[in-house]
Amino acid sequence: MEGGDHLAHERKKAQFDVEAMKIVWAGSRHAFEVSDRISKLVASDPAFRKDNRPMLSRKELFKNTLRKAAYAWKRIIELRLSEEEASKLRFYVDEPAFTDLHWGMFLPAIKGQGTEEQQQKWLPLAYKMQIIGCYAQTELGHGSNSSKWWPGGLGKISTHAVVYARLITDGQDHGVHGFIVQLRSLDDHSPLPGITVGDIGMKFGNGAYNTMDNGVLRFDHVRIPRDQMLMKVSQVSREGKYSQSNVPRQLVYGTMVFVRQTIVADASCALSRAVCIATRYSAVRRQFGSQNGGPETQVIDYKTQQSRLFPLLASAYAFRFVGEWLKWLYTDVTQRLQANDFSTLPEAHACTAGLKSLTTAATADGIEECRKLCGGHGYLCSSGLPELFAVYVPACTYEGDNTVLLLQVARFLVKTLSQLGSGKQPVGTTAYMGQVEHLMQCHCNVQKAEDWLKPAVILEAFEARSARMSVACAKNLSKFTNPEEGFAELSGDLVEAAIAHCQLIIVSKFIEKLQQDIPGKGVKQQLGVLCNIYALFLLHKHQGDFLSTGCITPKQAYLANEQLRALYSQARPNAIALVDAFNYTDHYLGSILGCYDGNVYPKLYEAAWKDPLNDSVVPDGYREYIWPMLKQQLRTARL
Ligand SMILES: CC/C=C\C/C=C\C/C=C\C/C=C/C(=O)SCCNC(=O)CCNC(=O)[C@H](O)C(C)(C)COP(=O)(O)OP(=O)(O)OC[C@H]1O[C@@H](n2cnc3c(N)ncnc32)[C@H](O)[C@@H]1OP(=O)(O)O
Ligand SMILES: Cc1cc2nc3c(=O)[nH]c(=O)nc-3n(C[C@H](O)[C@H](O)[C@H](O)COP(=O)(O)OP(=O)(O)OC[C@H]3O[C@@H](n4cnc5c(N)ncnc54)[C@H](O)[C@@H]3O)c2cc1C
Repeated sequence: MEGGDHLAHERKKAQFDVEAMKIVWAGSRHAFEVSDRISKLVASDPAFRKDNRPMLSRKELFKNTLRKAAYAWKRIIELRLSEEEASKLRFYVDEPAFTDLHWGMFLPAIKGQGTEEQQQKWLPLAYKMQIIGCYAQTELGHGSNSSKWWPGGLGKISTHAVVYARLITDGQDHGVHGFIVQLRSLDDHSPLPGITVGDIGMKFGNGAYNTMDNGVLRFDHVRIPRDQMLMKVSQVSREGKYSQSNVPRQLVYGTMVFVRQTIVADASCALSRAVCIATRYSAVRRQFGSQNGGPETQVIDYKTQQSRLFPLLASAYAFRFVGEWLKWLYTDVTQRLQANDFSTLPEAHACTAGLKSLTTAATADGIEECRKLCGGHGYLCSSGLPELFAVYVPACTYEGDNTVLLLQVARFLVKTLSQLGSGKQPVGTTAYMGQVEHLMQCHCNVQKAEDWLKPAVILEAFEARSARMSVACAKNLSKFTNPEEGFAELSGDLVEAAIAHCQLIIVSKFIEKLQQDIPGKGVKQQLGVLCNIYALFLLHKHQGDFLSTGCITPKQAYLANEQLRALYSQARPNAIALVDAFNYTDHYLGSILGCYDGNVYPKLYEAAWKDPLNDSVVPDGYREYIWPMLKQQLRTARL
């Protein structure tokens, strides 16, 4: 079959209103319209071509990124795009660049930690891109105080940085503070006196994150004007006297709470993109299994393919909704901070850290699984999956290594439990800990597979598992005379307890989403199927936890798996429509395997001939290396 829509028969099977689902996925009709318009604008502009990235050398690649960033900025100005539209445009350009750190961390750091006066001075310059900034926290060796190492945008482009460094006044160390530092001349871009700055070198994958100039920075007797210390949290007077505002010191790390929240939303984008590719290709690809001379089986009909693919599809939706909720939580905590209410900051920190960890780990693994789900073709760059993986996988490390972040969540959980004794009632995502006595001894009353479809049953099982794992950690910790020693010794168990807590958050936010009014024929029902797949898949994967804590019986674990298989069958006819609801253009997907019309094989065949190796029939190097070898073999054969 040439041309046409090769997935049309799949699209006809959908049992829900895809257009309505697009609105749910985008978050609102307005968000959908902006995304739709801007993604098409980018896709139709040849200046944003990206299929040649894996073939370019680092220098060509980097220059190309600078060209795109400058062109994007020109279009933003010409079209008078709003901040929301401009950020969507950068998103759909789909190429990591210094601008990510400028808009995503430099500006938020000044907004969050600068005084009103500092904001008035620096923000207009940054908004007009008259200065370009990055965020310099990480060092080459921990606490080495020697070289900053890794900041994106630092290596070659940033003119300024927010640098995190120890503040010492009168010989007293006040800990880490943020400073705005000019790095390069605004006239000729040369580093200012005392500053050594450069790129740290090639990173994983061709193309991929190598469009970013992650950098190294050293200072030698560099003077930072006093008013360039970010002074919302603490101040140094003209006389050198240090003082602190009446706000928690942790606000110095506020930018990380903001960025981690955006990383959770981004996880749903990256995972949904990989899932869209793997789902469409799984419907196109046929292998064996034909009966009575009929067409061969679409690989998406194999139960093994479904049990690997559909939990990822469900996870993409789950991360979308938890990301939406996290955005709300962040807005809420920001408003409270402005009113000097700091009570929800520890929870916001724990939620953003934990969910960043969980969603990025699952997304990185999920992209790789999608590559395998596409068989051999998934390994071709033209599948879009190798580059997506290479770009995405550092999310497990940046903004805090995922294990380190889970340990922070564990500390928060242990603290929450320890405060129960003093009568402090936990709220928000830890409210369930208030029922710890019930959760320690409750029994799951699932008797048949369908009982696992009841939200209350699922929630109680996840709450009981999380509470029991945290309580077990707390009990074991209390056996140590030195709490820090205990924390280090039990860190493996603590990480698992933190994972259980974060999975509970994601499951409960999906269930809460379903309690909202969701318009559109069949939309809520499909989301219900996905929610149950997500929860029961986790339950199946972590059944060791649920069984060992006595939350469920082996029979109930068996029934959960039975229900899961039934849910896969329900999801199957809707699979293509569920990925169409992401509304991704072929440009954004960047994948022959995932193209909307499913016309995969002719496109793969055509693309192969565009590879530079196929520019000539006989390759460069043949005369030099192959021909003499062949001749040598001939002579040996004659002998
Ligand atoms: C729109 C966005 C677009 C683009 C950007 C997105 C992606 C671009 C790609 C990459 C950018 C990458 C940037 C970076 O990686 S920046 C560097 C980030 N580094 C880290 O995340 C390091 C991880 N470590 C930590 O976070 C540590 O907590 C920290 C180094 C901040 C402090 O360590 P320390 O040992 O001094 O203290 P802790 O014991 O950890 O904490 C003490 C206390 O403070 C609480 N805490 C910690 N962090 C926060 C926070 N962010 N907010 C609020 N509270 C925080 C912690 O819970 C402890 O509380 P308590 O137990 O009550 O004392
Ligand atoms: C692509 C990319 C972009 C980045 N961009 C920026 C940026 O713009 N600005 C910036 O400042 N930084 C940036 N970073 C740096 C990033 O924030 C750090 O790499 C990250 O915080 C992890 O720190 P680390 O590299 O020192 O890892 P380490 O801390 O050295 O981790 C190594 C191993 O040790 C384990 N470990 C470390 N501490 C503990 C502990 N306490 N308990 C148990 N295990 C532990 C970790 O789990 C990990 O397995 C970027 C990094 C990458 C990869």
